[in-house]
Amino acid sequence: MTGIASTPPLLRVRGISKRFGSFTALHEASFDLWPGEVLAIVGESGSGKSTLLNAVAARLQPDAGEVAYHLQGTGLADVHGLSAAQQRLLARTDWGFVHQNAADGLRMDVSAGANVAERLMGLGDRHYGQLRTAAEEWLRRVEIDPIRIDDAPRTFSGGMRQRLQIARNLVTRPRLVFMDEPTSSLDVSVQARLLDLLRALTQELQLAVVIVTHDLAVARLLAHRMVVMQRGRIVETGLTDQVLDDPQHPYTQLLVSSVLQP
Ligand SMILES: Nc1ncnc2c1ncn2[C@@H]1O[C@H](COP(=O)(O)OP(=O)(O)OP(=O)(O)O)[C@@H](O)[C@H]1O
Repeated sequence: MTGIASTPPLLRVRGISKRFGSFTALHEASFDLWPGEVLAIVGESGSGKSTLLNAVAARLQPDAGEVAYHLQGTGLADVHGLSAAQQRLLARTDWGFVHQNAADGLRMDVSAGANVAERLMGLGDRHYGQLRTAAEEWLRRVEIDPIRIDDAPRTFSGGMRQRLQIARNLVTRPRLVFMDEPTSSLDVSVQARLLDLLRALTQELQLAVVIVTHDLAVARLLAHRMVVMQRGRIVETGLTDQVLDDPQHPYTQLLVSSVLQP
């Protein structure tokens, strides 16, 4: 992580809000994210975590506020001011998005190899041998036996599907990956293995990550910093260990103490 004050942020979120009808799901959320930094968004169900993630990742148009991303070679650009084609290109190259439900992030009926190679093909890579080699390498990196390269993900276990989704996202070497509860649909032992893999990959690739989780243990394991949400607002933000060991806001204190109860 290079979160030093003089380094420009990779992502700068300022005052974003989102209403659904008369209901305010997100109220003036702001944070910065630096290259290589992992930021967890935590809070109870319905607190607005996914709404914040989707608004930052340009999957949802906020009603107010700005999301600026440091485009390579250009500098900070207003994400919601980009054209739809520019947003799509960003989402397919320099960004990744890992969904809670693997079926939302994979094509379940095409081969694992094609799932991984698709983003490279989208960038114009058409060399079959190179695509297959890249797919094999990424299957290996996410601990899937390359012998399964021609199998469709519907034949994979839940943990394998999530690892394949991660390979599909990382093959273009994005600088920023959004993750929405990537481990919560898995059982505990499978979760632990996936978390180890995520931690190793984020460190090795110096990935910046914004991860939504309701699980403080996931935040503790993966995140450098965290924001705590309650009823659509960020109520606390800070270094993960500081927030979890010495929570300042009463809601964070409640959240932390409820996990620590025997
Ligand atoms: N498309 C939508 N239309 C109407 N209301 C919505 C929509 N999306 C989210 N909401 C509402 O906004 C609030 C925040 O939802 P959000 O999914 O962001 O919460 P969350 O913290 O991610 O919850 P969970 O952990 O249960 O996924 C909820 O009350 C939800 O019902």
